[in-house]
Amino acid sequence: MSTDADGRIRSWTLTPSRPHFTPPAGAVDAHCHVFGPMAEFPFSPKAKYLPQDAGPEALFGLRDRLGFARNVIVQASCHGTDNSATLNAIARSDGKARGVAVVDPAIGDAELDMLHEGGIRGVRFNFLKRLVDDAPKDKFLEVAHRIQRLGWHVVVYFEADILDEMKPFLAAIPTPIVIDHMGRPDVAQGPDGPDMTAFRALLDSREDIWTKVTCPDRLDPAGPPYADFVRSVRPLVEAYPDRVLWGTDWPHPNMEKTLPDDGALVDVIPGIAPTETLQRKLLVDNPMRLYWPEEA
Ligand SMILES: O=C(O)/C=C(\CC(=O)C(=O)O)C(=O)O
Repeated sequence: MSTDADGRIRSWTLTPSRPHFTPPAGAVDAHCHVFGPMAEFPFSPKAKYLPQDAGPEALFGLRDRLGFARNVIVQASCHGTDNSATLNAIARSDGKARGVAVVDPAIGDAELDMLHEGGIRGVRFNFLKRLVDDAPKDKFLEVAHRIQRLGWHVVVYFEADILDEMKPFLAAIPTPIVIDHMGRPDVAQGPDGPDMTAFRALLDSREDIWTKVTCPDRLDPAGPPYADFVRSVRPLVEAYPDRVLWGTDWPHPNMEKTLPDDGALVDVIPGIAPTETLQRKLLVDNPMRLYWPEEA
């Protein structure tokens, strides 16, 4: 990572290695973000990190370079509840991007309709204390009820140590749920370790809990080829092939120590989804069902 004169960090590259793995036609990068550009879309005063600009052109350039067709852009915490940067990127995508918003719980129905019009198909509830000041479960539940009429889902981000305390909240959500990065298990424990076992029990508790099998760069400090991540995550993809999504996480918000190589991240895909059928479900069929249901 590098830091510019304003203290804005950059933890991504525009020129990752070319992956060896070729994604199937129509593949969706279902977890990525945009930052700014700040001059047009300032960061939130509550942002916990201040990144350099990583706007739509850069994201779409990466998409093409890696062999993907579409993006799902997730509102990052540095933009707070102002979804303008995400909506701007979707609007510039030629229909090739949709998004997940972060909303103020007091948001009105008219604004939710406007977000839907702009390509938003879900809301994200972030429980990471290092990223957000508070995560009011009662208010989040009200939001979850209010987005039901739009056919949206809820994306939840939490770490493995609070999975147990999250269970009643997750059980009360009336829409499909997507868990970011599998709730951040310790992949060094292996596929039958306590974190993965607890996470599978959560998936077994409801048929409409999906997960993103993402972020080897955050979960496996050994780096490429991310052997612990592959060993722990492949059985999950094989067991829940219709409920898994994949994404780059570009521009890798808030990564302070490493600069992930997106080519190496793409090359993890055949390790966790070893057959063409699994790869098609993970990269095309599943994200299309959730984000472009009218085409799926
Ligand atoms: O991008 C991710 O999924 C992970 C993030 C950043 C994030 O979630 C955010 O800023 O909203 C993290 O762990 O710092």
